[in-house]
Amino acid sequence: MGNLNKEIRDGDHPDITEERLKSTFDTHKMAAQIYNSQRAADRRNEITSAVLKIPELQDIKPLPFLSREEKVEEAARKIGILSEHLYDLVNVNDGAELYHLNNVVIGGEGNPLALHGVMFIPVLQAQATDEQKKKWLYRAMKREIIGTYAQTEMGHGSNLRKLETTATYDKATEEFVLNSPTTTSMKWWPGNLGKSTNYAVVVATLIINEKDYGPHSFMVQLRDENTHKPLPNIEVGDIGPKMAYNATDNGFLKLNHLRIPRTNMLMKHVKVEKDGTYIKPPHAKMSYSAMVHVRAHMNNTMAYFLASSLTIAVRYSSIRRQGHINPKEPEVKVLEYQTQQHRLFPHIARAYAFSFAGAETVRLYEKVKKDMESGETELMADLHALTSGLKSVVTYLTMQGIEQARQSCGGHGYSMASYISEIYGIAIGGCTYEGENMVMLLQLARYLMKAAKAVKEGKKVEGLVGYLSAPDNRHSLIDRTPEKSYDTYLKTFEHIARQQIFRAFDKLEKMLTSGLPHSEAWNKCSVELTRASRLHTRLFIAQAFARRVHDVVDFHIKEALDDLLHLHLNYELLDVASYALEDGHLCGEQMNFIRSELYRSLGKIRPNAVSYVDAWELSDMELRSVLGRRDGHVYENLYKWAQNSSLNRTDVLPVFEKYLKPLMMSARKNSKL
Ligand SMILES: CC(C)(COP(=O)(O)OP(=O)(O)OC[C@H]1O[C@@H](n2cnc3c(N)ncnc32)[C@H](O)[C@@H]1OP(=O)(O)O)[C@@H](O)C(=O)NCCC(=O)NCCSC(=O)CCCC(=O)O
Ligand SMILES: Cc1cc2nc3c(=O)[nH]c(=O)nc-3n(C[C@H](O)[C@H](O)[C@H](O)COP(=O)(O)OP(=O)(O)OC[C@H]3O[C@@H](n4cnc5c(N)ncnc54)[C@H](O)[C@@H]3O)c2cc1C
Repeated sequence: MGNLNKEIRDGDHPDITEERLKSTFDTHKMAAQIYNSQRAADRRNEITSAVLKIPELQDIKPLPFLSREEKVEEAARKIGILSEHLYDLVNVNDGAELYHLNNVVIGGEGNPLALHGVMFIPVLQAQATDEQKKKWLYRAMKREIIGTYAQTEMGHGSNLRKLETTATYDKATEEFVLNSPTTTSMKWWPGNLGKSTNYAVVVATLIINEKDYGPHSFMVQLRDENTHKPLPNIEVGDIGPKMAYNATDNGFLKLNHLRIPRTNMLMKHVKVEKDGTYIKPPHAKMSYSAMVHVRAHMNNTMAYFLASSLTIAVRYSSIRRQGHINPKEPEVKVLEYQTQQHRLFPHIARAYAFSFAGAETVRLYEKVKKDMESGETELMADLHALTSGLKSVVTYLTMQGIEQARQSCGGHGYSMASYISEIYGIAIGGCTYEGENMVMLLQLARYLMKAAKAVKEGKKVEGLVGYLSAPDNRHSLIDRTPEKSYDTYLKTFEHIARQQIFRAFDKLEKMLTSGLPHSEAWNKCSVELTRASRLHTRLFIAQAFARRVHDVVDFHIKEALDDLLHLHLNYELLDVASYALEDGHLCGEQMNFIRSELYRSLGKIRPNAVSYVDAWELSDMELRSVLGRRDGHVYENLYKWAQNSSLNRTDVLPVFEKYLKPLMMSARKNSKL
């Protein structure tokens, strides 16, 4: 039998090998849990190995040393080479394989086809008629054309109903006239709109006979297919550098009375007839499908970003020695400090939890997508509520986890050699894009308030909110039942979410009864409402984690996941415990129990810490981090990495003669006077 941790190699830093030898589970079998099948986990490694054999696909130098222009060019160069090898490397119909290939070869900073795959193709798949698919989708899939999703404007992103771009139907010519009437109506932010794409699905307010029908999707050709020059009546460009994600050309677009054929409106579910008759879709929000597509997949991308940062931080913490626990013994690995464990391990548990919650969400999404094809829309509201809450909670907690990972690496965490700051910058975009987090929490709150109302009216609610009408214990049974049971924890989470949902509901009702208009009352309750949404979502995440552990068959994997789940439940409960203390559901004694279980959990996780992150099987090529190197040889490589700095090309920089020398000379002259 070989080593359980599959990352062990000769020549690795002994401190990291020591960690890996302690593993109680097979890291590749754990990868099968993370990536949802053994086959998917195998394929990731096969793809990585194949990529490593193609020299042109390697980074020309560490990405932090490239300028923005070089980053854009480098990503495009790799896309070109990848296209030649694509069919040998991956199954192009498998989104997970494509995602992995992108992460290994190009990384998270973006590429000219980022939005093409993430939104342009999905929106055509969901909203184009068969005829339109023939015209654009198949060409897009073959990459004959490159597209994006242009919805957000300079003045409006969250409130879609106030988009200023208009698509006015002209019955005489059977065309739509697309227009950006003001500066604020310019499309602003769409990924790859600036320089890479030649087509876009543009979301504009549909006007027929002066009547406003709200946001609809239109196919617009932006650039000549051969020269790539913008077509007449179109102004398009890059919006400039961002916090991170700078290999992507997020762009602006101004349309000046641009005429497009009637048949360029995406009409699978909604129609405008030649004579201007409007035929409604089966569900008013069907055209929002591309956003729901991304939101449904965000749990997994966030889990990936979080796991990447933790892989870097935990590996580094196992070779970084500083200070003593026992003064008579050598300096310890910083991973021995309880504070370091407390800083990192709960986030490892979250990364796993997000991945498991993500798998359930994608399953529901696939079902709804299939239903929608046949006009069935019943589950759309559930999916919208679930994905709205998850995208908000998961992006926010990921942000916290990545920042803790950075701080846990001390000074070197602040260097781009750790690469954590880039991962952070890319990940936190998710708090904003696909619906600003507060806005999306309030969307979920609408759904929760409806459910609460139904319960108050004596109706039984089911599914994701079923717990609202389930019996509740006045006091939590944590520490009060003989057997160790997650059920008592989950029931406590249920209680907390239920109480907060009804608290927000009662507050809202009271204001409404006092005569306040609904929108004002809603605004005055909105902090309470977002709290309710967060607690509901965190309950779902904990439940999804428990469901997965329950389903695992392999004993050692189950045991290792069980340890993580135990940590998760205790840590998360402490984080939200004030809600349960408020109404006496938990008492001080139980809080002590939860805290001591948490500390016990940290000790239990400790020997497997490196293996838990290794199980994500993130190669050095995709991590792009000196601190996170698989072999643990950080210090000599930090020194090598710094040699890339262009400041080191000469011993004396021109600024010395220009500014520093005169400054020092004049200071010396003055001191002689
Ligand atoms: C906030 C909302 C959802 C509000 O929708 P609205 O139509 O303006 O408001 P309303 O008429 O009051 O409707 C609310 C009602 O519509 C329902 N609803 C909303 N969306 C959906 C859905 N997808 N499925 C099913 N139902 C949906 C809501 O549940 C509400 O229902 P209710 O009235 O409570 O029964 C919308 O404006 C919105 O989605 N805003 C966020 C904009 C956004 O996400 N933009 C993303 C741009 S693309 C991007 O960022 C790409 C980045 C990707 C990358 O770089 O990787
Ligand atoms: C990296 C990145 C990539 C992007 N890619 C694309 C893309 O490809 N295509 C595209 O079309 N767009 C894209 N966007 C735009 C993005 O979708 C929007 O920025 C996002 O939806 C937020 O909208 P906003 O900018 O209007 O924020 P605002 O709504 O102006 O938010 C500002 C503040 O107002 C608050 N607020 C707004 N409305 C409400 C409300 N009703 N209740 C309570 N609070 C509220 C928010 O919570 C926030 O605190 C991208 C953005 C980023 C950062």
